[in-house]
Amino acid sequence: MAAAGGPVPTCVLGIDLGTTSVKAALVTGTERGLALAQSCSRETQAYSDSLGAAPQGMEQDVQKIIKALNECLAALPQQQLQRVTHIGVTGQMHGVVFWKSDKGCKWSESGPGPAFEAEQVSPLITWRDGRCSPSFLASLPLPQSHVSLATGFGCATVYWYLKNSPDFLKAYDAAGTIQDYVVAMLCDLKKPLMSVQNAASWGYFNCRNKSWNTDILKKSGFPVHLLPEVGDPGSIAGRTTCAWHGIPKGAKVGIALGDFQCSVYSCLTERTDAVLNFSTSAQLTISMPSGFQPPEAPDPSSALTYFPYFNGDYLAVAASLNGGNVLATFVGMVAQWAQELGFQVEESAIYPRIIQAALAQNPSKLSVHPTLFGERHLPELLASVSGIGASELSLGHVTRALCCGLVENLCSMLPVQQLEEMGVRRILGSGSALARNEVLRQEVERIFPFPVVYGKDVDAAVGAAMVMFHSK
Ligand SMILES: Nc1ncnc2c1ncn2[C@@H]1O[C@H](COP(=O)(O)OP(=O)(O)O)[C@@H](O)[C@H]1O
Ligand SMILES: O=C(CO)[C@@H](O)[C@H](O)[C@H](O)[C@H](O)COP(=O)(O)O
Repeated sequence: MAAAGGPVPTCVLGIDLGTTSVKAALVTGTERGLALAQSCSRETQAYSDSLGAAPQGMEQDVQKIIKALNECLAALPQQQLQRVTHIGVTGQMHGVVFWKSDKGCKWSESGPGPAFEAEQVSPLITWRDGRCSPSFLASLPLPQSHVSLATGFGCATVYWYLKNSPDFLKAYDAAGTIQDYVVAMLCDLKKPLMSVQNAASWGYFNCRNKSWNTDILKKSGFPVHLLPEVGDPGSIAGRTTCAWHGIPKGAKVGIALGDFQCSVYSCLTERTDAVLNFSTSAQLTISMPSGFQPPEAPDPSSALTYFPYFNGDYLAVAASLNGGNVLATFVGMVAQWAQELGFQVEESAIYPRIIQAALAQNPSKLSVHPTLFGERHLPELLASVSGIGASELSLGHVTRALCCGLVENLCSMLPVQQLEEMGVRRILGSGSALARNEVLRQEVERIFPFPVVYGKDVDAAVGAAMVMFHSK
Protein backbone atom coordinates (compact mmCIF):
# COMPACT_ATOMS: atom_id res chain seq x y z
CA MET A 1 0.00 0.00 0.00
CA ALA A 2 1.81 3.15 -1.13
CA ALA A 3 1.15 6.41 0.73
CA ALA A 4 0.55 9.61 -1.24
CA GLY A 5 3.26 12.28 -1.21
CA GLY A 6 3.55 14.97 1.44
CA PRO A 7 3.38 14.71 5.27
CA VAL A 8 1.47 11.55 6.08
CA PRO A 9 -0.14 10.58 9.42
CA THR A 10 1.98 8.13 11.36
CA CYS A 11 -0.68 5.81 12.71
CA VAL A 12 -4.32 5.62 11.64
CA LEU A 13 -7.18 3.71 13.21
CA GLY A 14 -9.67 2.20 10.77
CA ILE A 15 -13.09 1.08 12.06
CA ASP A 16 -15.71 -1.05 10.20
CA LEU A 17 -19.12 -1.24 11.91
CA GLY A 18 -20.32 -4.31 10.01
CA THR A 19 -23.65 -6.10 10.15
CA THR A 20 -22.23 -9.09 12.02
CA SER A 21 -19.02 -7.81 13.55
CA VAL A 22 -17.03 -4.68 14.30
CA LYS A 23 -13.48 -4.63 12.93
CA ALA A 24 -10.67 -2.28 13.99
CA ALA A 25 -7.31 -1.94 12.24
CA LEU A 26 -4.20 0.07 13.12
CA VAL A 27 -2.37 1.06 9.94
CA THR A 28 1.07 2.67 10.11
CA GLY A 29 2.91 4.75 7.54
CA THR A 30 6.43 3.44 6.87
CA GLU A 31 9.11 4.32 4.35
CA ARG A 32 8.00 1.26 2.39
CA GLY A 33 4.34 2.34 2.38
CA LEU A 34 1.39 1.46 4.63
CA ALA A 35 1.38 -1.57 6.91
CA LEU A 36 -1.34 -3.27 8.96
CA ALA A 37 0.16 -3.20 12.47
CA GLN A 38 -2.71 -4.63 14.54
CA SER A 39 -6.35 -5.62 14.05
CA CYS A 40 -9.24 -6.88 16.09
CA SER A 41 -12.82 -7.99 15.43
CA ARG A 42 -15.74 -8.60 17.74
CA GLU A 43 -19.17 -9.98 16.83
CA THR A 44 -21.88 -7.55 17.90
CA GLN A 45 -24.70 -10.06 18.58
CA ALA A 46 -26.79 -6.92 18.12
CA TYR A 47 -29.96 -8.20 16.41
CA SER A 48 -32.99 -7.01 18.35
CA ASP A 49 -36.75 -7.44 18.04
CA SER A 50 -38.41 -5.00 15.69
CA LEU A 51 -41.45 -4.28 17.80
CA GLY A 52 -43.26 -2.11 15.30
CA ALA A 53 -42.31 -3.92 12.11
CA ALA A 54 -42.02 -7.61 12.90
CA PRO A 55 -41.60 -10.02 11.23
CA GLN A 56 -40.02 -8.14 8.28
CA GLY A 57 -38.12 -5.77 10.56
CA MET A 58 -34.37 -6.25 10.95
CA GLU A 59 -33.07 -3.97 13.69
CA GLN A 60 -29.88 -3.91 15.76
CA ASP A 61 -29.16 -2.62 19.25
CA VAL A 62 -26.78 0.34 18.95
CA GLN A 63 -25.61 -0.11 22.56
CA LYS A 64 -24.33 -3.59 21.63
CA ILE A 65 -22.59 -2.30 18.49
CA ILE A 66 -20.78 0.38 20.51
CA LYS A 67 -19.96 -2.22 23.19
CA ALA A 68 -18.28 -4.39 20.53
CA LEU A 69 -16.44 -1.29 19.25
CA ASN A 70 -15.18 -0.50 22.76
CA GLU A 71 -14.07 -4.14 23.22
CA CYS A 72 -12.13 -3.99 19.94
CA LEU A 73 -10.32 -0.80 20.91
CA ALA A 74 -9.61 -2.05 24.44
CA ALA A 75 -7.90 -5.07 22.85
CA LEU A 76 -5.52 -2.92 20.76
CA PRO A 77 -2.08 -1.98 22.14
CA GLN A 78 -2.22 1.25 24.13
CA GLN A 79 1.18 2.47 22.99
CA GLN A 80 -0.02 2.35 19.38
CA LEU A 81 -3.40 3.92 20.10
CA GLN A 82 -1.53 6.82 21.73
CA ARG A 83 0.17 7.45 18.34
CA VAL A 84 -3.08 7.59 16.35
CA THR A 85 -3.44 10.92 14.52
CA HIS A 86 -6.40 10.05 12.24
CA ILE A 87 -9.48 7.84 12.46
CA GLY A 88 -11.25 6.40 9.40
CA VAL A 89 -14.78 5.07 9.96
CA THR A 90 -16.92 2.86 7.72
CA GLY A 91 -19.78 0.44 8.20
CA GLN A 92 -22.98 -1.12 6.94
CA MET A 93 -24.61 1.22 4.47
CA HIS A 94 -28.29 2.03 3.88
CA GLY A 95 -29.37 1.65 7.51
CA VAL A 96 -30.59 4.47 9.75
CA VAL A 97 -30.21 5.27 13.43
CA PHE A 98 -31.90 8.28 15.10
CA TRP A 99 -30.64 10.18 18.13
CA LYS A 100 -30.96 13.35 20.21
CA SER A 101 -28.11 15.54 19.02
CA ASP A 102 -26.98 16.62 22.51
CA LYS A 103 -27.76 13.35 24.28
CA GLY A 104 -26.61 10.70 21.80
CA CYS A 105 -23.99 9.21 24.08
CA LYS A 106 -22.51 9.21 27.57
CA TRP A 107 -18.75 9.56 28.04
CA SER A 108 -17.11 7.91 31.06
CA GLU A 109 -13.67 6.89 32.24
CA SER A 110 -12.89 3.32 31.28
CA GLY A 111 -9.58 1.45 31.66
CA PRO A 112 -7.20 3.26 29.27
CA GLY A 113 -9.17 6.50 29.13
CA PRO A 114 -12.56 8.01 28.23
CA ALA A 115 -14.99 6.00 26.12
CA PHE A 116 -18.58 6.55 25.14
CA GLU A 117 -21.69 4.41 25.32
CA ALA A 118 -24.82 4.96 23.26
CA GLU A 119 -27.66 6.85 24.97
CA GLN A 120 -31.01 8.22 23.76
CA VAL A 121 -30.58 6.54 20.38
CA SER A 122 -33.09 4.49 18.42
CA PRO A 123 -32.37 0.96 17.23
CA LEU A 124 -30.42 0.76 13.96
CA ILE A 125 -32.90 -0.20 11.23
CA THR A 126 -30.50 -2.06 8.96
CA TRP A 127 -30.14 -2.59 5.20
CA ARG A 128 -31.66 -6.07 5.77
CA ASP A 129 -34.95 -4.61 7.06
CA GLY A 130 -37.96 -5.63 4.96
CA ARG A 131 -40.72 -3.46 6.43
CA CYS A 132 -41.14 -1.38 3.26
CA SER A 133 -43.20 -3.64 1.01
CA PRO A 134 -43.10 -3.24 -2.80
CA SER A 135 -46.56 -1.64 -2.66
CA PHE A 136 -45.44 0.79 0.07
CA LEU A 137 -42.35 1.76 -1.95
CA ALA A 138 -44.56 2.26 -5.02
CA SER A 139 -46.72 4.70 -2.99
CA LEU A 140 -43.72 6.98 -2.34
CA PRO A 141 -42.71 9.93 -4.54
CA LEU A 142 -40.42 9.04 -7.46
CA PRO A 143 -36.81 9.81 -6.41
CA GLN A 144 -34.44 11.86 -8.57
CA SER A 145 -31.58 9.42 -8.06
CA HIS A 146 -29.72 6.91 -10.19
CA VAL A 147 -30.11 4.36 -7.39
CA SER A 148 -33.45 2.52 -7.20
CA LEU A 149 -35.17 2.87 -3.82
CA ALA A 150 -35.38 -0.35 -1.81
CA THR A 151 -36.53 -1.49 1.61
CA GLY A 152 -33.85 -0.98 4.24
CA PHE A 153 -32.75 2.31 2.64
CA GLY A 154 -32.70 5.14 5.19
CA CYS A 155 -35.19 7.45 3.45
CA ALA A 156 -37.64 4.58 2.82
CA THR A 157 -37.48 3.68 6.54
CA VAL A 158 -38.17 7.31 7.53
CA TYR A 159 -41.19 7.35 5.23
CA TRP A 160 -42.38 4.12 6.90
CA TYR A 161 -42.20 5.75 10.33
CA LEU A 162 -43.90 8.88 8.98
CA LYS A 163 -46.85 6.73 7.90
CA ASN A 164 -46.95 4.12 10.66
CA SER A 165 -45.48 5.75 13.75
CA PRO A 166 -45.00 9.54 13.30
CA ASP A 167 -44.53 10.14 17.04
CA PHE A 168 -41.43 7.92 16.93
CA LEU A 169 -39.62 10.48 14.75
CA LYS A 170 -40.56 13.40 17.01
CA ALA A 171 -38.26 12.06 19.75
CA TYR A 172 -35.11 12.65 17.65
CA ASP A 173 -33.42 15.55 15.88
CA ALA A 174 -30.51 13.73 14.19
CA ALA A 175 -30.14 10.66 11.96
CA GLY A 176 -27.48 8.86 9.97
CA THR A 177 -25.90 5.49 9.30
CA ILE A 178 -24.29 3.78 12.28
CA GLN A 179 -20.90 5.01 11.09
CA ASP A 180 -22.19 8.60 10.81
CA TYR A 181 -23.44 8.27 14.39
CA VAL A 182 -19.99 7.22 15.64
CA VAL A 183 -18.30 10.12 13.78
CA ALA A 184 -20.86 12.56 15.23
CA MET A 185 -20.18 11.26 18.76
CA LEU A 186 -16.39 11.39 18.38
CA CYS A 187 -16.45 14.95 17.00
CA ASP A 188 -19.49 16.14 18.99
CA LEU A 189 -21.20 17.20 15.76
CA LYS A 190 -24.51 18.95 16.40
CA LYS A 191 -25.54 18.23 12.80
CA PRO A 192 -24.40 14.81 11.50
CA LEU A 193 -22.20 14.71 8.41
CA MET A 194 -22.69 12.01 5.77
CA SER A 195 -20.52 11.15 2.78
CA VAL A 196 -21.91 10.97 -0.76
CA GLN A 197 -21.28 7.20 -0.56
CA ASN A 198 -23.72 6.76 2.33
CA ALA A 199 -26.16 9.41 1.09
CA ALA A 200 -26.52 7.49 -2.19
CA SER A 201 -27.33 4.37 -0.16
CA TRP A 202 -30.25 6.10 1.59
CA GLY A 203 -32.22 6.97 -1.58
CA TYR A 204 -33.59 10.37 -2.67
CA PHE A 205 -30.05 11.61 -3.23
CA ASN A 206 -28.83 13.12 -6.50
CA CYS A 207 -25.14 12.21 -6.89
CA ARG A 208 -24.69 14.59 -9.83
CA ASN A 209 -25.40 17.73 -7.78
CA LYS A 210 -24.60 16.01 -4.47
CA SER A 211 -27.88 17.04 -2.88
CA TRP A 212 -30.96 15.48 -1.36
CA ASN A 213 -34.23 15.59 -3.35
CA THR A 214 -35.33 18.21 -0.82
CA ASP A 215 -38.27 19.63 -2.84
CA ILE A 216 -39.69 16.16 -3.54
CA LEU A 217 -39.24 15.13 0.08
CA LYS A 218 -40.69 18.34 1.56
CA LYS A 219 -43.81 18.13 -0.61
CA SER A 220 -44.60 14.71 0.88
CA GLY A 221 -44.05 15.83 4.48
CA PHE A 222 -40.68 14.10 4.89
CA PRO A 223 -38.81 15.46 7.99
CA VAL A 224 -35.93 16.94 5.96
CA HIS A 225 -34.40 18.36 9.16
CA LEU A 226 -33.28 14.80 9.90
CA LEU A 227 -31.19 14.60 6.71
CA PRO A 228 -27.45 14.95 7.46
CA GLU A 229 -25.18 17.49 5.76
CA VAL A 230 -23.38 15.77 2.89
CA GLY A 231 -19.63 15.90 2.21
CA ASP A 232 -17.10 14.30 -0.11
CA PRO A 233 -15.67 10.89 0.80
CA GLY A 234 -12.12 11.37 2.04
CA SER A 235 -12.85 14.74 3.65
CA ILE A 236 -12.38 15.39 7.37
CA ALA A 237 -15.56 15.54 9.49
CA GLY A 238 -13.87 17.03 12.56
CA ARG A 239 -11.52 16.22 15.42
CA THR A 240 -12.04 14.12 18.53
CA THR A 241 -13.22 16.39 21.34
CA CYS A 242 -11.59 14.27 24.03
CA ALA A 243 -9.14 11.40 24.41
CA TRP A 244 -10.70 8.06 23.37
CA HIS A 245 -9.28 4.69 24.45
CA GLY A 246 -5.89 6.39 24.72
CA ILE A 247 -6.14 8.13 21.33
CA PRO A 248 -5.15 11.76 21.98
CA LYS A 249 -7.79 14.48 21.83
CA GLY A 250 -7.75 16.33 18.50
CA ALA A 251 -7.29 13.28 16.26
CA LYS A 252 -8.74 13.99 12.80
CA VAL A 253 -11.86 11.93 12.00
CA GLY A 254 -12.80 11.28 8.37
CA ILE A 255 -16.38 11.58 7.13
CA ALA A 256 -17.86 8.08 7.42
CA LEU A 257 -17.61 5.89 4.31
CA GLY A 258 -19.42 2.94 2.73
CA ASP A 259 -18.14 -0.49 3.66
CA PHE A 260 -17.83 -2.09 0.29
CA GLN A 261 -16.15 1.04 -1.14
CA CYS A 262 -13.58 0.70 1.65
CA SER A 263 -13.15 -3.02 0.97
CA VAL A 264 -12.46 -2.10 -2.65
CA TYR A 265 -10.12 0.74 -1.65
CA SER A 266 -8.09 -1.63 0.53
CA CYS A 267 -7.08 -3.84 -2.40
CA LEU A 268 -7.96 -2.30 -5.78
CA THR A 269 -4.79 -1.35 -7.60
CA GLU A 270 -5.64 -2.01 -11.25
CA ARG A 271 -8.76 -1.00 -13.19
CA THR A 272 -8.68 -4.57 -14.53
CA ASP A 273 -9.33 -5.93 -11.02
CA ALA A 274 -12.79 -7.00 -9.87
CA VAL A 275 -13.43 -7.13 -6.11
CA LEU A 276 -15.50 -9.95 -4.62
CA ASN A 277 -16.57 -9.25 -1.04
CA PHE A 278 -18.30 -11.88 1.11
CA SER A 279 -19.32 -10.51 4.49
CA THR A 280 -22.87 -10.65 5.86
CA SER A 281 -23.87 -9.60 2.38
CA ALA A 282 -21.91 -10.10 -0.84
CA GLN A 283 -20.79 -7.79 -3.62
CA LEU A 284 -19.02 -8.23 -6.94
CA THR A 285 -17.74 -4.89 -8.13
CA ILE A 286 -15.58 -3.25 -10.78
CA SER A 287 -14.44 0.34 -11.14
CA MET A 288 -15.92 2.37 -13.98
CA PRO A 289 -13.75 4.61 -16.18
CA SER A 290 -13.06 8.13 -14.88
CA GLY A 291 -15.76 10.52 -15.99
CA PHE A 292 -18.41 7.78 -16.15
CA GLN A 293 -21.85 9.00 -15.12
CA PRO A 294 -24.61 6.45 -14.35
CA PRO A 295 -27.89 6.73 -16.25
CA GLU A 296 -30.11 9.30 -14.49
CA ALA A 297 -33.10 6.94 -14.29
CA PRO A 298 -32.25 3.56 -12.75
CA ASP A 299 -33.58 0.27 -14.12
CA PRO A 300 -35.13 -1.42 -11.04
CA SER A 301 -35.00 -4.79 -12.82
CA SER A 302 -31.23 -4.53 -13.30
CA ALA A 303 -29.01 -6.53 -10.98
CA LEU A 304 -26.27 -3.94 -11.42
CA THR A 305 -26.14 -0.62 -9.57
CA TYR A 306 -23.59 2.14 -9.67
CA PHE A 307 -22.23 3.45 -6.38
CA PRO A 308 -20.13 6.56 -5.79
CA TYR A 309 -16.51 5.70 -5.01
CA PHE A 310 -13.88 8.47 -4.54
CA ASN A 311 -13.03 11.62 -6.54
CA GLY A 312 -16.29 11.45 -8.49
CA ASP A 313 -15.61 7.92 -9.76
CA TYR A 314 -18.20 5.14 -9.69
CA LEU A 315 -18.18 1.41 -8.99
CA ALA A 316 -20.47 -0.96 -10.88
CA VAL A 317 -21.80 -3.30 -8.18
CA ALA A 318 -23.70 -6.55 -8.13
CA ALA A 319 -24.90 -6.11 -4.53
CA SER A 320 -26.48 -9.29 -3.28
CA LEU A 321 -28.63 -9.50 -0.17
CA ASN A 322 -27.40 -13.09 0.14
CA GLY A 323 -23.87 -13.61 1.36
CA GLY A 324 -22.52 -14.81 4.66
CA ASN A 325 -26.00 -14.32 6.11
CA VAL A 326 -27.21 -17.34 4.13
CA LEU A 327 -24.42 -19.50 5.53
CA ALA A 328 -25.21 -18.15 9.01
CA THR A 329 -28.88 -19.06 8.52
CA PHE A 330 -27.92 -22.57 7.37
CA VAL A 331 -25.71 -23.01 10.44
CA GLY A 332 -28.55 -21.76 12.62
CA MET A 333 -30.87 -24.29 10.98
CA VAL A 334 -28.43 -27.15 11.68
CA ALA A 335 -28.14 -26.02 15.32
CA GLN A 336 -31.94 -25.84 15.60
CA TRP A 337 -32.40 -29.34 14.13
CA ALA A 338 -29.75 -30.72 16.48
CA GLN A 339 -31.54 -29.10 19.43
CA GLU A 340 -34.89 -30.55 18.31
CA LEU A 341 -33.18 -33.93 18.28
CA GLY A 342 -31.97 -33.34 21.83
CA PHE A 343 -28.40 -32.19 21.16
CA GLN A 344 -26.97 -28.77 22.12
CA VAL A 345 -24.45 -27.71 19.48
CA GLU A 346 -22.79 -24.26 19.44
CA GLU A 347 -23.05 -22.51 16.06
CA SER A 348 -19.35 -21.62 16.32
CA ALA A 349 -18.62 -25.39 16.41
CA ILE A 350 -20.80 -26.07 13.36
CA TYR A 351 -18.90 -23.80 10.92
CA PRO A 352 -15.61 -25.77 11.01
CA ARG A 353 -17.47 -29.09 10.78
CA ILE A 354 -19.58 -28.20 7.74
CA ILE A 355 -16.52 -26.68 6.06
CA GLN A 356 -14.45 -29.81 6.72
CA ALA A 357 -17.31 -32.02 5.50
CA ALA A 358 -17.66 -30.01 2.29
CA LEU A 359 -13.91 -30.11 1.63
CA ALA A 360 -14.31 -33.89 1.36
CA GLN A 361 -16.98 -33.56 -1.35
CA ASN A 362 -16.66 -32.47 -4.96
CA PRO A 363 -19.41 -30.47 -6.66
CA SER A 364 -22.42 -32.72 -7.36
CA LYS A 365 -25.76 -32.48 -9.17
CA LEU A 366 -27.24 -30.98 -6.00
CA SER A 367 -27.99 -27.36 -6.84
CA VAL A 368 -28.89 -24.63 -4.35
CA HIS A 369 -30.31 -21.31 -5.49
CA PRO A 370 -29.46 -19.46 -2.24
CA THR A 371 -31.59 -16.28 -2.34
CA LEU A 372 -33.25 -16.82 1.05
CA PHE A 373 -33.63 -13.05 1.32
CA GLY A 374 -34.63 -12.31 -2.27
CA GLU A 375 -32.66 -9.73 -4.22
CA ARG A 376 -33.45 -6.05 -4.67
CA HIS A 377 -34.08 -6.57 -8.35
CA LEU A 378 -36.06 -9.79 -7.74
CA PRO A 379 -37.55 -9.50 -4.23
CA GLU A 380 -40.01 -12.37 -4.72
CA LEU A 381 -37.42 -14.93 -5.91
CA LEU A 382 -36.62 -16.92 -2.75
CA ALA A 383 -34.26 -19.88 -2.30
CA SER A 384 -34.71 -23.31 -3.90
CA VAL A 385 -32.88 -26.64 -4.10
CA SER A 386 -32.88 -28.98 -7.09
CA GLY A 387 -31.01 -32.03 -8.42
CA ILE A 388 -31.46 -33.84 -5.10
CA GLY A 389 -30.09 -37.40 -5.43
CA ALA A 390 -30.38 -39.92 -2.60
CA SER A 391 -26.60 -40.33 -2.49
CA GLU A 392 -25.84 -36.62 -2.31
CA LEU A 393 -27.53 -35.57 0.91
CA SER A 394 -24.56 -35.41 3.29
CA LEU A 395 -23.73 -32.22 5.20
CA GLY A 396 -20.71 -31.96 2.95
CA HIS A 397 -22.74 -32.19 -0.27
CA VAL A 398 -25.22 -29.58 0.95
CA THR A 399 -22.55 -27.15 2.20
CA ARG A 400 -20.56 -27.45 -1.03
CA ALA A 401 -23.73 -26.86 -3.09
CA LEU A 402 -24.67 -23.87 -0.91
CA CYS A 403 -21.24 -22.23 -1.32
CA CYS A 404 -21.36 -22.91 -5.05
CA GLY A 405 -24.86 -21.41 -5.24
CA LEU A 406 -23.79 -18.21 -3.45
CA VAL A 407 -20.98 -17.61 -5.94
CA GLU A 408 -23.13 -18.54 -8.95
CA ASN A 409 -25.85 -16.16 -7.72
CA LEU A 410 -23.37 -13.26 -7.81
CA CYS A 411 -22.25 -14.39 -11.26
CA SER A 412 -25.86 -14.31 -12.44
CA MET A 413 -25.94 -10.64 -11.39
CA LEU A 414 -22.64 -9.73 -13.06
CA PRO A 415 -21.76 -12.55 -15.50
CA VAL A 416 -18.21 -13.68 -16.21
CA GLN A 417 -18.67 -12.78 -19.88
CA GLN A 418 -19.51 -9.18 -18.91
CA LEU A 419 -16.42 -9.07 -16.67
CA GLU A 420 -14.29 -10.29 -19.57
CA GLU A 421 -15.82 -7.73 -21.94
CA MET A 422 -14.98 -5.04 -19.36
CA GLY A 423 -11.36 -6.21 -19.36
CA VAL A 424 -11.28 -7.86 -15.94
CA ARG A 425 -8.15 -9.97 -15.47
CA ARG A 426 -8.12 -10.73 -11.75
CA ILE A 427 -10.50 -11.20 -8.81
CA LEU A 428 -9.57 -9.70 -5.42
CA GLY A 429 -11.39 -11.48 -2.60
CA SER A 430 -12.34 -9.71 0.64
CA GLY A 431 -14.60 -10.12 3.69
CA SER A 432 -14.58 -12.47 6.66
CA ALA A 433 -17.04 -14.96 5.21
CA LEU A 434 -14.55 -15.58 2.39
CA ALA A 435 -11.44 -15.41 4.56
CA ARG A 436 -12.85 -18.02 6.98
CA ASN A 437 -14.33 -20.46 4.48
CA GLU A 438 -12.03 -22.52 2.24
CA VAL A 439 -14.98 -24.14 0.45
CA LEU A 440 -16.29 -20.71 -0.59
CA ARG A 441 -12.81 -19.80 -1.82
CA GLN A 442 -12.59 -23.07 -3.79
CA GLU A 443 -15.92 -22.33 -5.46
CA VAL A 444 -14.79 -18.78 -6.31
CA GLU A 445 -11.62 -20.20 -7.90
CA ARG A 446 -13.59 -22.88 -9.76
CA ILE A 447 -16.31 -20.59 -11.11
CA PHE A 448 -14.25 -17.51 -12.06
CA PRO A 449 -11.76 -18.01 -14.94
CA PHE A 450 -9.40 -15.43 -13.41
CA PRO A 451 -6.59 -15.58 -10.84
CA VAL A 452 -7.95 -14.87 -7.33
CA VAL A 453 -6.00 -12.93 -4.70
CA TYR A 454 -7.28 -12.69 -1.12
CA GLY A 455 -7.06 -9.77 1.31
CA LYS A 456 -7.42 -10.00 5.08
CA ASP A 457 -10.71 -10.24 6.92
CA VAL A 458 -10.56 -6.63 8.09
CA ASP A 459 -10.42 -5.20 4.58
CA ALA A 460 -13.03 -2.45 4.97
CA ALA A 461 -11.41 -1.21 8.21
CA VAL A 462 -7.99 -1.18 6.50
CA GLY A 463 -9.50 0.65 3.54
CA ALA A 464 -11.04 3.29 5.82
CA ALA A 465 -7.63 3.83 7.42
CA MET A 466 -5.87 4.02 4.04
CA VAL A 467 -8.26 6.77 2.90
CA MET A 468 -7.06 8.90 5.82
CA PHE A 469 -3.45 8.57 4.69
CA HIS A 470 -4.50 9.92 1.33
CA SER A 471 -6.88 12.60 2.62
CA LYS A 472 -5.88 16.23 2.11
N1 LIG B 1 -16.61 -19.48 12.55
C1 LIG B 1 -16.87 -19.10 11.29
N2 LIG B 1 -16.32 -19.75 10.25
C2 LIG B 1 -16.60 -19.38 8.97
N3 LIG B 1 -17.44 -18.36 8.64
C3 LIG B 1 -18.01 -17.68 9.66
C4 LIG B 1 -17.75 -18.00 11.02
N4 LIG B 1 -18.47 -17.13 11.79
C5 LIG B 1 -19.14 -16.31 10.94
N5 LIG B 1 -18.86 -16.65 9.68
C6 LIG B 1 -19.37 -16.00 8.47
O1 LIG B 1 -18.92 -14.62 8.47
C7 LIG B 1 -20.02 -13.79 8.12
C8 LIG B 1 -19.86 -12.41 8.74
O2 LIG B 1 -18.71 -11.84 8.18
P1 LIG B 1 -18.30 -10.38 8.70
O3 LIG B 1 -17.19 -9.90 7.84
O4 LIG B 1 -18.13 -10.45 10.17
O5 LIG B 1 -19.62 -9.56 8.36
P2 LIG B 1 -19.86 -7.99 8.38
O6 LIG B 1 -18.63 -7.31 7.82
O7 LIG B 1 -21.06 -7.88 7.50
O8 LIG B 1 -20.14 -7.65 9.80
C9 LIG B 1 -21.23 -14.48 8.65
O9 LIG B 1 -22.39 -14.07 7.93
C10 LIG B 1 -20.89 -15.96 8.45
O10 LIG B 1 -21.35 -16.43 7.20
O1 LIG C 1 -26.42 -3.48 -0.60
C1 LIG C 1 -25.32 -3.08 -0.77
C2 LIG C 1 -25.00 -1.98 -1.74
O2 LIG C 1 -26.22 -1.53 -2.25
C3 LIG C 1 -24.27 -3.63 0.05
O3 LIG C 1 -23.00 -3.53 -0.47
C4 LIG C 1 -24.36 -2.93 1.38
O4 LIG C 1 -23.56 -1.80 1.36
C5 LIG C 1 -23.86 -3.87 2.38
O5 LIG C 1 -24.64 -5.01 2.31
C6 LIG C 1 -24.07 -3.27 3.72
O6 LIG C 1 -23.27 -2.11 3.79
C7 LIG C 1 -23.69 -4.30 4.73
O7 LIG C 1 -22.39 -4.68 4.49
P1 LIG C 1 -21.80 -5.88 5.33
O8 LIG C 1 -22.19 -5.63 6.75
O9 LIG C 1 -22.44 -7.12 4.75
O10 LIG C 1 -20.31 -5.82 5.08
